[in-house]
Amino acid sequence: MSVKIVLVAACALIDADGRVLIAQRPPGKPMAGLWEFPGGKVESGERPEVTLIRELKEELDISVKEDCLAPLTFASHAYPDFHLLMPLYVCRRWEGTVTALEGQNLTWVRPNKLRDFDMPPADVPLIAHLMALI
Ligand SMILES: Nc1nc2c([nH]c(=O)n2[C@@H]2O[C@H](COP(=O)(O)OP(=O)(O)OP(=O)(O)O)[C@@H](O)[C@H]2O)c(=O)[nH]1
Repeated sequence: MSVKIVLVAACALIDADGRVLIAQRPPGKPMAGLWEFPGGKVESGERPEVTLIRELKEELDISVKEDCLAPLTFASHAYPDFHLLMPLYVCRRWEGTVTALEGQNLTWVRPNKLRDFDMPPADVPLIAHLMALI
């Protein structure tokens, strides 16, 4: 049986206090209400770093340089209708002020508090990696 692999690039923005930005999926989308890392689907022919630079501008109005995106780990998770492959980058430097351009709730959280937020199942194993990093 074949499975559809969906490639999504995600980014943990980390502020000077070691807190990570998470965003709440707006109502109407699949998995609405869950907190996730900013990012989105990698379009055909696109490099994941370019996806992230594009998505961070669209979603948060910040400019990120490619060399400020460091790969941390990835999620590989079987959802009922697709398999998610999601590289997670970390970024500590950006230009501009983080602004919710898509009406999403945003919050800055210490990695050891991420478990207090409902996240997509694919994201849960990523928390330990962020705790180890920070
Ligand atoms: N950005 C992001 N997506 C995640 C995370 N965890 C996770 O399971 N996903 C899933 O990866 C996919 C991301 O796609 P997206 O945000 O671009 O897509 P979407 O559902 O808004 O769909 P659309 O862009 O086709 O409207 C969704 O299925 C989303 O639920 C995460 O931490 N960040």
